[in-house]
Amino acid sequence: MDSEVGPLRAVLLHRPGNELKRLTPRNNDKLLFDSIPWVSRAQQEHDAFADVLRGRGVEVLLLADVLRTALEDQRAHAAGVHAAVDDRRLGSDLADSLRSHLTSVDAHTLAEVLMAGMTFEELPSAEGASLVRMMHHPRDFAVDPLPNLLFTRDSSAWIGDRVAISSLTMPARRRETALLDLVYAYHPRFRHAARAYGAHSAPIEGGDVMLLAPGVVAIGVGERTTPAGAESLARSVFADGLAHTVVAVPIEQSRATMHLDTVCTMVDVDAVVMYPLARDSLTAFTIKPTGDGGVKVAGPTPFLEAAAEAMEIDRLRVIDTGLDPVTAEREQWDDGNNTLALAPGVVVGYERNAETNERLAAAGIEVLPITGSELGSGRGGPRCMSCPVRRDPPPKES
Ligand SMILES: NC(=O)NCCC[C@H](N)C(=O)O
Repeated sequence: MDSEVGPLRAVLLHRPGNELKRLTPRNNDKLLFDSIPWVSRAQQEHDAFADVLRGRGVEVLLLADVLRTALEDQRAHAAGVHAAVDDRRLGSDLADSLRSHLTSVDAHTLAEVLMAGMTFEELPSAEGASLVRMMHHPRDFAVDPLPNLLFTRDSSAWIGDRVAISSLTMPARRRETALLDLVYAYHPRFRHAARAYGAHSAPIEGGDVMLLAPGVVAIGVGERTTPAGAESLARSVFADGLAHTVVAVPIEQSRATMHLDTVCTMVDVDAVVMYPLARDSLTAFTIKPTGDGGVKVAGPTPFLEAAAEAMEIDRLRVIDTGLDPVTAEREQWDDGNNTLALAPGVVVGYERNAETNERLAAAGIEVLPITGSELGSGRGGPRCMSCPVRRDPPPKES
């Protein structure tokens, strides 16, 4: 896969599940949600999103399904138990007893614990008294839930024929990578997939990784992906022959702009939808391999110029959401700029961003609208909620 817009053939989504039911007004900030979603409505909205994709011929893989299948393998099951049990939180006695309990459960139950977590009151009854158990509130988490699994974009990303497992920044999301690691290592469909980024640990998140064109990768650097993450990913994609140019794009370190794809996504082979404030302010460092294992860095220059040059096109068209500043800010917050391309010029967007969608339509982009009143409570749109695993190359211009 070497573009953002080639016809989408297969995508990994996560239908929100019981992990969202763990959110309360006391923990939602820490768990990176802005409000408490109505879970059954979020599921309906997500089902409708998946149906829009299926209706356009996209194969939809659901994370819970592929995780359960992976966990049928005994080695994956053991690794899943290891990923669930945190000795530092539980102390050795309780950790041992939870490990032996989880070792005995089936793949379905283990997958549920890995996704939705477990409270102290849900732990299997243990022999004797554990100080840890006695001193914790019954509804404290013995295993943290992962409500942000919904945003499959961030935890892994395909670059060319390889998959990169991210190194997530926020503590609330870090364990997600263990689940993706199991899926890619043990699911029959994926276990032969080569890895990109290897065992690097500098933070990168998929929402910051954008395949601008074959051989050209943009990496946002801000609240999530760090400069060291961008540098490591650049070296890694050069070493694997996946790219000839990486553009590293500084973005404001704030929740509203947590990833590059919150301000800019590709809607055609040569066009992006972009938050107006980002249009004139985004810059980029251009990184290229030196040929002897090193990299050379140039810039910063304006992002649009750096991108067009790397993509070898005259200019990157911008569909500037060009609205009045207040509407632009509201629609950016509500993921108006976070579209998922199904093909060149065809994108999925939240219907609530009426003005952004009108501007896209006026520019000739077909927008397939989905509702996201509940899905959006975690601050993520169609691109954040999808990890493309197969795209065809974009059709050549005739
Ligand atoms: N690519 C994206 O922008 N993903 C959205 C992630 C939202 C999630 N609640 C987070 O804060 O990480």
